[in-house]
Amino acid sequence: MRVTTLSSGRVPQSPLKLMHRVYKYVLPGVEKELALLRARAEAIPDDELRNQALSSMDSKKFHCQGGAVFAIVSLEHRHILIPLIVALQTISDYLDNLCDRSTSLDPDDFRQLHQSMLDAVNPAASLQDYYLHRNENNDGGYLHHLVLTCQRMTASLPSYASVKPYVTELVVLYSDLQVYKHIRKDMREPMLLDWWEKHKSSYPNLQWNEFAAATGSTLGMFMLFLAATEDKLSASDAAAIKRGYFPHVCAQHILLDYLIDQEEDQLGGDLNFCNYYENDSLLVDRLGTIVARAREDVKLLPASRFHRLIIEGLLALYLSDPKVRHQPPVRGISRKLMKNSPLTRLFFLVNSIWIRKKQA
Ligand SMILES: CC(C)=CCC/C(C)=C/CC/C(C)=C/CC/C(C)=C/CC/C(C)=C/CC/C(C)=C/CC/C(C)=C/COP(=O)(O)OP(=O)(O)O
Repeated sequence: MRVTTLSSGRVPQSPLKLMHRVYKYVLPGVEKELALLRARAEAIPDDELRNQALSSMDSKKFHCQGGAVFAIVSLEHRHILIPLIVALQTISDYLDNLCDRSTSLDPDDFRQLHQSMLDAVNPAASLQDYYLHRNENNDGGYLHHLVLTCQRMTASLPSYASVKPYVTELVVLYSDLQVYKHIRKDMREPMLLDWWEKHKSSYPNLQWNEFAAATGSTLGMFMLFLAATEDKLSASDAAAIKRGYFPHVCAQHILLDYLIDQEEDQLGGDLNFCNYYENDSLLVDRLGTIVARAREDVKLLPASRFHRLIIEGLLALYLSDPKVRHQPPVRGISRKLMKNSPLTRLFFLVNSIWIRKKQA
């Protein structure tokens, strides 16, 4: 693969250098973008849409902070990457809230809302009425603004044409998941299983719940945005980068997300992809296997050490979440997963705790 931006010489490969750039560029950059978006969210005329936009921003800020870590690799493009990652992640978190709190359970509504994400990654797409199938629709142009921001930013990435088909593929999978996960409760699992039937031949190492989890991650999209900062990225390089992240890095990411949400989901009667193992020991084994496969996959990418840092960072970020401490079974699983942690992971763990404390 001839990729210069991502070549080992330029990519921060040490955890210290990575964290230095996170503190110096990523956290302030994300703060600035979110402050601008918050001002727009506060001006949303419809009460329900405004509340959901603000609450997703408040409770899921770490999604943008973590996602924007990819911008440290190409600092000269951070003025594109940070607004792009923050805007796309904000769309996904806002829509997740709208689907979660929706009373309609209408697949057409969820599909149309997520059309905004598809349009966001297609600079040539025309804006649509994404609220077509719901009563609340007056967001004062908030969702259109987010879509237009993504379109403007993707259009200025030098090799966006090469990565676009793969970004689109991941967004389609993400949207499918969000539709099937939010429809009528008794239909969720059958629809997800039906969907898996169409994809399982491509992922022989995964179980259906692990594939579904992988599709819920935005990391593959963000990594492809980073790759598109390269001057002449080929379509085959873009395909290899997608394969480096999807399915295993993405599955690791979202299984960790579900792991720490187990109690919450149990109380809400929500589907949780970590609940499809006979016991906790099998869950730990599968997570361990998926992390090991993720490590193997990223070895094939340029500057693989950076991607190893992302894998360690994910474990540190999620397993240091305060939710872990308050759930004894999850605490036990986390201890097992953290056994023999390398220093890098512990370093990220301390930093994650520190960042959360500073923000509390
Ligand atoms: C503390 C902090 C913010 C630290 C970040 C900075 C840091 C320490 C960096 C160094 C370590 C490092 C390299 C970490 C990796 C960071 C990283 C890449 C994080 C990823 C963040 C990210 C993009 C999160 C998005 C997650 C996502 C897409 C979640 C949605 C998944 C999904 C479909 C959920 C299902 O929703 P539902 O069941 O409805 O549940 P909820 O509504 O409760 O979510």
